[in-house]
Amino acid sequence: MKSYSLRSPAKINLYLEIVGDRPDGFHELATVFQSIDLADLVHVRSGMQGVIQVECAAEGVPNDASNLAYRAAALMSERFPEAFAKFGGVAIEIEKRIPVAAGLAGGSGNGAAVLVGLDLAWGLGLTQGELQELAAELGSDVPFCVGGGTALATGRGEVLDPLAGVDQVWLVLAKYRSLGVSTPWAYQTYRAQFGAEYARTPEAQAARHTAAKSGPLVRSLQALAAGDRAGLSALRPLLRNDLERVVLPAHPQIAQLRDLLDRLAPLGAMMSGSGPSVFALAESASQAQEIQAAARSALPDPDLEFWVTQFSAAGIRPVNQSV
Ligand SMILES: C[C@](O)(CO)[C@H](O)COP(=O)(O)OP(=O)(O)OC[C@H]1O[C@@H](n2ccc(N)nc2=O)[C@H](O)[C@@H]1O
Ligand SMILES: Nc1ncnc2c1ncn2[C@@H]1O[C@H](COP(=O)(O)OP(=O)(O)OP(=O)(O)O)[C@@H](O)[C@H]1O
Repeated sequence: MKSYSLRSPAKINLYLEIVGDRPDGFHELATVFQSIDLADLVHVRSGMQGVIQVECAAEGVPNDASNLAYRAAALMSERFPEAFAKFGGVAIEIEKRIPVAAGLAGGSGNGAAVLVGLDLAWGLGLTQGELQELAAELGSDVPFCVGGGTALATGRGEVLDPLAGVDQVWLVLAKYRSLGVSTPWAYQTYRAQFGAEYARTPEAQAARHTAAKSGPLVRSLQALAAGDRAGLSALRPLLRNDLERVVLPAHPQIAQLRDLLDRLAPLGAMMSGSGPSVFALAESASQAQEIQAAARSALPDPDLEFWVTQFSAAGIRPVNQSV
């Protein structure tokens, strides 16, 4: 019976431009993903009498076939039925540290962890590209979660251009515990309100992709990755998240939190993904702690949670194995 424990890190979006519509009903994006050092632990064990089981004690996480970790195991069992039969089923246990439904790709990361865990447990030797193709069948954020680090993504978010890993950047994450934002709602509302701005032709969409790929944010991140700390202070005006245009007016609490963090953080603040998490960038751990303390005293609400963490170059990583 083989068992793997994998770290499944959260992501933030430093940039999220909605470029246009897609024939599949999704949106064409240009986005910059960044892994952070806040991670779930996913235990994947084969040898469970031909069934898939998932267990997670965290509130709001389903323990049935709708869990992304379960869906990942089901996908692997369909694609590799001989391995599934040989090793006899999959048991998954998730230790949740990433806040749920937060815009941090927690579930997506868990799905990616199960793909990587079963590849190892079943000795399949899949390439990163093959794992990312399977990941794309589970969700738009899942392919990035496989490799993590820093990447520019286009398509639905599944076409990845990895960038050099950036580290030594800290952040404060903040989220109202009881607030959730539906990702389909955010995209549908955006289409209804701002669809007239979409790039209509493939050429116009490609031009926006190229502009993002060679734009100032990617250049600043590359400078930072090469050790030029001046790139850090350049980031503030370059952060972008188009989904803020619909989520912030609908949720004044998130708008207030985002504005407060943006005032407190010299490097700026932004909502991640479809929210409701907001992040503020910081030059050092101590600056991040100061921002967190100031935000806590300005908004003393027990429903508001904070984390101080940093950028990470790591994707899904096994931390333990037993045979
Ligand atoms: C907001 C982000 O987290 C930013 O990284 C992602 O774009 C969403 O990624 P995700 O949660 O993995 O999304 P999926 O599970 O693939 O899709 C959820 C829903 O979001 C919408 N969606 C998602 C991605 C995309 N490029 N266009 C979309 O319109 C679709 O309505 C879809 O039904
Ligand atoms: N393994 C999982 N962990 C957390 N949520 C899960 C998981 N599997 C399915 N879900 C469902 O997915 C919903 C979104 O949770 P998740 O934590 O992945 O949100 P998110 O960070 O906004 O994701 P993304 O950024 O990929 O859209 C939850 O409300 C939950 O019902």
